[in-house]
Amino acid sequence: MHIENEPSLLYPRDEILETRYDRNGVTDSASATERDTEAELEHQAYLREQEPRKLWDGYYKFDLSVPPGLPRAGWIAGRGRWPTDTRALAKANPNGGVDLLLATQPLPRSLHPEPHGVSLDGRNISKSHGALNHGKSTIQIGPLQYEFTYTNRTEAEESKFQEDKKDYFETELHAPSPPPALSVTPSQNSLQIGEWTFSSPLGKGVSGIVSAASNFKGDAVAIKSMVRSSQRDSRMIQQEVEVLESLKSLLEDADTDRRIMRLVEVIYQWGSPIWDGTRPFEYVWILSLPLARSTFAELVRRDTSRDTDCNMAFFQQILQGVAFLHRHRWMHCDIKPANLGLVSLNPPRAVILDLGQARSIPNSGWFEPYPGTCGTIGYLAPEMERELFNESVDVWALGVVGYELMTGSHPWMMAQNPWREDKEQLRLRWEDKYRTTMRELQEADDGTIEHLLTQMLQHSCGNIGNTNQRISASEALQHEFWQLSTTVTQKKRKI
Ligand SMILES: Nc1ncnc2c1ncn2[C@@H]1O[C@H](COP(=O)(O)OP(=O)(O)OP(=O)(O)O)[C@@H](O)[C@H]1O
Repeated sequence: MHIENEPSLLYPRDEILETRYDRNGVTDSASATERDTEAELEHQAYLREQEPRKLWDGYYKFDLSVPPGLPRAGWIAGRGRWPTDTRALAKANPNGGVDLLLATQPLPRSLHPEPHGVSLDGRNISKSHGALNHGKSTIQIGPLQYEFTYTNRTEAEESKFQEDKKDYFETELHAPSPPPALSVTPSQNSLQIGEWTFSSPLGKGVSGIVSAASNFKGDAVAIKSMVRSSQRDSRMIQQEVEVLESLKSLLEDADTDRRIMRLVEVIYQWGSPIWDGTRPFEYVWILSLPLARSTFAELVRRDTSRDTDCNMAFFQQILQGVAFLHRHRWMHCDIKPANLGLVSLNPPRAVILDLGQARSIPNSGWFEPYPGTCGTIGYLAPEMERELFNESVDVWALGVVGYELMTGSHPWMMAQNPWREDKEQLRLRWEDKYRTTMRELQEADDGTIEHLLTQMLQHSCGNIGNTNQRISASEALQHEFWQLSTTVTQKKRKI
């Protein structure tokens, strides 16, 4: 390959080949005296197409070391109908030649001038776009065929590539680089399920591994891979699927702000939702939207240069999601940083993930304690395993997350659950930590986040605090803090 001065045009390595198409079977019957009919014009165009022409043979390399001349447009292979200045790009001449344009974003329809038809792996994408999400893809443009292949990179090459990509996004596209796990680039031996190609795993929980996956249109989803190898696994998976299905229509109709993940599809490895036990194990894949770029766990881990306004915007959105669930008589039951996703940083968009443990609230409004069946140590409200409890356990858990967002550390993390019968010593230590934390928070004025958190972290166990005083999610959204913080943000913006 050699590269000339214009970096957007990558010329092939090999010599230009002169090729003559086979003209057999084409009859040159048009008479010079006849008027040009539409059919004849078409025929002449066809004959022109059959003229000897120069074909490029060789390969093109798309690489960050050779960035495109017009970064917003993307990489170009071919003679290039695309001029190098943006205004002219809009008026691109559709007959200037055949190119392959690897755009960084879908092109507007008016910029799809290819008259011959374009297909990707046999699918017509002339009027749309396609994602190169297989290790190898075939791109057909009229009579030309390209084979697109991803290079396998070593670990060192991969980390260099990720660094270069970050620089490229920041300097050329003025946007944050998408995290590697969200890239549609397939990993080596990527798994393909239906139309979805898996990329790298995003997170792991007790019940499954969640990966990003994309289809040929470039749509991205989260896929949770779960294995069932017993009736018990099968029941647990089925329970999660039923909850997600019940919430799906509710969310589609009502959750206009999209604060909660939603089910897209469930794929059973052998097609049946019923486990018949004839195979040693089977996969079940749960597809959901949106795909989060990271979670609150990362937000909490960030150093002290935390962007408080942004963190509070995320926190408020999650509170809205929780209030939505409670209004529709659902309780999440496992609120914690790893289950709260960040979809976008600017504008901030957060989403509640993992509804696997969500429960619908009974008419009585109360749940019986059933130790060890839901929630995560560190986020369990004290009453949860000892007394009748209600959906306000979500508010407690979110209060703990709010404290972590604010300070970067957990107020009372313990390896074991201090609320079990035999954990008296642990419980005393917990109560100590709780009192210290609350005293610290109560020093702040009304209308501050600290004040809001003290109201979210009320409880009645051990005669300290009072669950009845715990604020509900919708009351928390009305807290003075939000009014004041909006004013502060607006003032900041004006400056
Ligand atoms: N839509 C998504 N986008 C990005 N990451 C996700 C998404 N859904 C889940 N994850 C990540 O995958 C992790 C595991 O997913 P999930 O919580 O659904 O599994 P789980 O087995 O139920 O976990 P747990 O152990 O918390 O019960 C999450 O904690 C989160 O970090």
